[in-house]
Amino acid sequence: MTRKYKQFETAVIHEGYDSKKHLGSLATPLFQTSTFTFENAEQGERRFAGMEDGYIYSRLGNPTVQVLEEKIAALEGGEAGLAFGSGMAAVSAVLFALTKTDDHILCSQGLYGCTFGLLQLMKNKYRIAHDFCEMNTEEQVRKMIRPETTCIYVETPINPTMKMIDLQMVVRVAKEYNVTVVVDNTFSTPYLQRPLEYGCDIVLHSATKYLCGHGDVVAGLVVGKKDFMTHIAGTTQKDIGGIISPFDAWLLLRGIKTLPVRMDRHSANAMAIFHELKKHPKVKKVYYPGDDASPDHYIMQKQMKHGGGLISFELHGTKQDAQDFLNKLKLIKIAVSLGDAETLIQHPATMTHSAVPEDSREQMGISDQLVRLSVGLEAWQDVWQDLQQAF
Ligand code: MET
Repeated sequence: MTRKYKQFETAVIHEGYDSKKHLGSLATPLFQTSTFTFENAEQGERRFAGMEDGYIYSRLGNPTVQVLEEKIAALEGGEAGLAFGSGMAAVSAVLFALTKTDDHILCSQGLYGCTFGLLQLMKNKYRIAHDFCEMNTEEQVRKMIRPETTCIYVETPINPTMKMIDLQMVVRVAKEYNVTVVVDNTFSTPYLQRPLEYGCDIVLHSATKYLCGHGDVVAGLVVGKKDFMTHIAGTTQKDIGGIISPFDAWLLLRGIKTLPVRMDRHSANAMAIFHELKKHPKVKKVYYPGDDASPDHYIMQKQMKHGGGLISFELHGTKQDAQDFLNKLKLIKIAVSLGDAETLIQHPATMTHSAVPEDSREQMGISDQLVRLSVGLEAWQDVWQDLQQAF
């Protein structure tokens, strides 16, 4: 779907919705309904047979949800979008649609803990294999692609290590082997990074995070080619059924309108805090895509608008020292999730990535002293003051 509104700031507000079709309602109407009535039995038959357009049942389509799906497709620059009840419902719908028994998935070295868990489930229950790859060079990727590899699945920046993957490089290799590239774009959102523009095939989100922005929705979104999205809609989405509720879609539409303004502020706040953290003697190492001394910085520069609102950092000492540090915070809330107005902090080794066995966590670079900070929209000086007193 080509964007009707070229400027992103205008697109987040206007794409996917025409008030003239809805009695002039400025806000998208909320169709909070489970089902849609047919005028007669024959109309029901025609709709089920796909011979007549129109709604049937909200698991198969809902007008509020459809506005959201069209908006995210336009924002990511893809042909079609689909909404789900959680980020993991989106990830699982995509991965199950792309693979069958004896296939292989090549993953970035580092993934969200529940995505890691899903891959274990796929391996143990359905014999769908996977490997992790640093993906620093074409050679590394090429070496790990097998004849059974159907897809490459990456996060960039990676949760929670903030390592960047060069999407153009991955796409070059994937095209040689006819492998589908799937990108989890949750940390960046389409405002900062649009993977489809680099030739990736599918982009997905935990919309719970920056897209929502207000910590009151759990949802997932997927964008890709129309044929593939129709395939997912008619298979893993319809029959596994992890759909979004119309009300949550409505809240997301509300949140997305302010995405660019929020992301700019998150990023400016994070940059200010990053500079302070870098200087602090209690901090061993800071991971932030906006760090111009990081080896990944050139990827961030070519791929992202700016560094975003997430920073991970390692403290000196032990796991208990990291936990004690979290316990001393007053303004900053200890919580998983990210992208909210409130600054949140969490301990990946015992929280978001606790399902990942210790050796795999080590390979991913998640130590017991690592904490992940989602910098909110407060005055950054207040956030820094809280961190400082906890140090
Ligand atoms: C249940 S833990 C996770 C939530 C979210 N995916 C995060 O990384 O914070």
